[in-house]
Amino acid sequence: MLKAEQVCKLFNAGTADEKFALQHVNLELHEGDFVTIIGSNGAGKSTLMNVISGVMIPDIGTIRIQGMDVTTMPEHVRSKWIGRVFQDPMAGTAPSMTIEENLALAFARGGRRGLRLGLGRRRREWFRSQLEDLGLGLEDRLTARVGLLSGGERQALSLLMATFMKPSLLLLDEHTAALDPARAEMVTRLTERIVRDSALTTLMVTHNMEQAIRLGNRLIMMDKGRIILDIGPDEKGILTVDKLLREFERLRGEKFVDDRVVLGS
Ligand SMILES: Nc1ncnc2c1ncn2[C@@H]1O[C@H](COP(=O)(O)OP(=O)(O)OP(=O)(O)O)[C@@H](O)[C@H]1O
Repeated sequence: MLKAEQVCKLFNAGTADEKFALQHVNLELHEGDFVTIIGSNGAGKSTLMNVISGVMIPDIGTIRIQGMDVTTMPEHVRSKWIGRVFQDPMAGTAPSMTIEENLALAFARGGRRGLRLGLGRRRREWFRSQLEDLGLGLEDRLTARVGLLSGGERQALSLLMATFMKPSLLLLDEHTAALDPARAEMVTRLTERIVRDSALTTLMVTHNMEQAIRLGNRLIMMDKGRIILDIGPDEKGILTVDKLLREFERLRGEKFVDDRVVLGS
């Protein structure tokens, strides 16, 4: 499904600030994989998401999605196959537009008809039923401006917009990190349900170790631009936060340092 081979990304080459954000990263995701990614600050997690989504082009290496080489393909072209939800609830939606206009835009991005055609009666009914599934009452607020929604509601809407056209690949970039614990849990539960129901191939960055262990069928740990640990379903089933921290420290020979890490409850 997704195949990244020998991907390297170097920032500020030849200066005192030179930084290898990705160093020969190889990663293969199969159809329906749900992979969580953890790693200390500056490990390269966001850069990996950026080269996969097309925000950045790697210096070396290739990225393939469903066998197609997308390494240098612009982000807006790739967005047909990739859904992404960011940490910032403001990032995934247009605040001055209504809920239904935002949904129509997401619908159009999936390669279907444009915005003008996107708001007929049947389409509106379909949007309403999709919103109903979120369980937040947003189906009664189709014409409300998105800027008026709470952070949790916006993030739930972003998740819906990123997934309702069934992307080949879903990228979740710490999408619950900016929410309070109750809303983060609500968005996490929605994520689990949507990914499971649509069998979406998913890559999720999180600083919450308990969440990284609980969700998905595979867990990847990054450090200094490399994947240093790749844990499959069997091993993941018996993993604990404690074991994960010990494994990280064994591999790295030093303590896990992450300013924002959440160990879980
Ligand atoms: N646009 C950029 N210009 C220069 N350096 C960058 C840029 N983007 C990332 N870096 C550097 O590359 C390294 C990897 O950054 P990245 O944001 O991918 O890490 P991360 O694992 O997502 O970290 P965090 O968990 O702290 O968000 C860091 O040292 C970062 O400072």
